Amino acid sequence: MAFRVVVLVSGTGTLLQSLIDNLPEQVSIVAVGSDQPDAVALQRAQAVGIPTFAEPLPRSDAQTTMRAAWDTRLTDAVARFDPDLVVCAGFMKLLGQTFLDRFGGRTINSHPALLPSFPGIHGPRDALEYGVKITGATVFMVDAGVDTGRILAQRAVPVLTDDTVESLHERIKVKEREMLVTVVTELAGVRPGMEELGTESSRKDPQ
Ligand SMILES: Nc1nc2c(c(=O)[nH]1)N[C@@H](CN(C=O)c1ccc(C(=O)N[C@@H](CCC(=O)O)C(=O)O)cc1)CN2
Ligand SMILES: NCC(=O)N[C@@H]1O[C@H](COP(=O)([O-])[O-])[C@@H](O)[C@H]1O
Repeated sequence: MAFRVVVLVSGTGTLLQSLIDNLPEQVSIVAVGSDQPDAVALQRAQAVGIPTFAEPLPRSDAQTTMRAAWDTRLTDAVARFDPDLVVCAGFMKLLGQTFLDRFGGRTINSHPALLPSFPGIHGPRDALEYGVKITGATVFMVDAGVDTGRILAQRAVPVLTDDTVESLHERIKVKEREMLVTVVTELAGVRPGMEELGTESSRKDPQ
């Protein structure tokens, strides 16, 4: 039976595309959800026939008790697809207690910095502004804190002297695309064969 994955996204979805292109056949992306109904990432899923859903969080609700209602709606939307694992791949909303009560311990996130340094929504910018010479990417198990969960994997990325936030973030994302596929494959309990391990020439690198 396939290992069922729901992916949560907010933006362009190049991490999602890497999962679509590179996960082994034993792993099935059963749905892609977003807080942004117009996210390009949802179109990537629809293009290959993966069901999608959107649960927008109105800005006026974000800091109110209505936030808990959104968290419940998101939890219910994900639960409909009965996932073994939830993957946050560029999902830019904090998950609340209802979601974590249901999916805690099986929700992972990819973050564009070497945690515990530079948590939050501006990892590459904050690393560049601080002046670190090495940054990177982290996949971790999501908990109730902001980017505080148990670290599952990390990749280092050097900061170049002429880097901009965009150039640095793009090099980090190359590492994230590979790392996320590796971690999901491992969590699914799939032992990579030669084909699934991929090579520089066989692995697709979506942009
Ligand atoms: N409970 C958790 N939820 C999520 C985590 C986490 O560690 N714990 N990680 C993320 C993604 N993430 C960074 O990796 C992250 C996402 C969003 C925010 C944040 O402050 N969001 C604000 C809205 C910001 C905005 O839209 O401009 C919010 O949710 O109100 C911080 C970190 C996935 N979720
Ligand atoms: N705090 C969460 C965060 O910063 N997430 C980051 O958003 C990007 C999504 O790229 P994509 O839309 O091209 O997949 C990725 O770098 C991901 O780590």
